[in-house]
Amino acid sequence: MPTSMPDIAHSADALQTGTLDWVGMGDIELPLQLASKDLNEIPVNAKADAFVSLDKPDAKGIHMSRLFLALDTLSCEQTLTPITLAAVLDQFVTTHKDLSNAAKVVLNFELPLRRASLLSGKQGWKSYPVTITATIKEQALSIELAVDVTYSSTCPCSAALARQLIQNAFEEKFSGQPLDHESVHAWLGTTEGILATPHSQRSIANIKVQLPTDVKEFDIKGLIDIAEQELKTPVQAAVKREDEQEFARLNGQNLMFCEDAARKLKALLDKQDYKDFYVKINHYESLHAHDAVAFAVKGVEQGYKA
Ligand SMILES: Nc1nc2c(ncn2[C@@H]2O[C@H](COP(=O)(O)OP(=O)(O)OP(=O)(O)O)[C@@H](O)[C@H]2O)c(=O)[nH]1
Repeated sequence: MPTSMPDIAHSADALQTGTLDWVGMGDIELPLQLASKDLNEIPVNAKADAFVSLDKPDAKGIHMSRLFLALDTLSCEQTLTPITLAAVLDQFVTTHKDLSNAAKVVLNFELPLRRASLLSGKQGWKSYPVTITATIKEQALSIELAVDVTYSSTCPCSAALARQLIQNAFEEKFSGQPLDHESVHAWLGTTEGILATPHSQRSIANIKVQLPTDVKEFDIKGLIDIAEQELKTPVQAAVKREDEQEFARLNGQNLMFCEDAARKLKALLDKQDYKDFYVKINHYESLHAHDAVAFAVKGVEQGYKA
């Protein structure tokens, strides 16, 4: 390297002195090899944000390249685990001695999972948006895992109103006549019989959890699986007609308002060993042009706020 290259970060004066909460880079392209429980090691195309605090008021700036190169080592030489992620943060801080005592990295990627169909035994890919945020502050490490789970929600109010219309139509069609099994059965199979259907909507649960302090392994699939099992109507990958019929049955047997979905996930996450959790439920209504939304948190002091 030429000896005479100016090094502004060392030599120039800050235009204005003062400390900063976070300084770094956003949206760094970062292919990673992810290790997570019950999955083979999997390549993911992450976008990373990397930061350190700037605690020295008169320092011109931080050393962006040191953050970038630490992430590059994670990408090329290591597998992403809570341990390697903590080591990256450690490196951010140790390469910014006298400047920073806190570091943060945010990794955004899509996790493709093989998903089984409901009945037909087929399989397909389904991708889940994942964000891992790791922070070290005063030597304390925290790791947040965030996933979005997409599912179908059928409105219980709409279902009750539709049932009433079906009852009324039945009254109109068959009142005063002796009931004939065959004609009732045939009538039930027509759109005149089931003349109303409740509205359903594609819905998304945004789930964030704070992993236990001593976590050694990610379990992203585990979190997605328990949330989907609790909601019961996750969006499907491979679908044959028998799967579609089963999906219709599951929707009919798991009618839910956004409050129901939020309460279910709150009760579920309360039973896990996460330090904290945050849930935002979004029902993208087909009845309205606006959404039905509910929030829940664990209720930890200094933790997530709804
Ligand atoms: N701090 C800072 N650096 C920036 C910014 N925008 C671009 N850079 C550039 O990021 C590059 C890398 O910075 P450094 O890590 O200090 O690079 P370096 O001096 O070669 O590396 P070291 O010898 O490790 O300090 C420099 O060329 C900066 O000009 C910014 O807004 N802030």
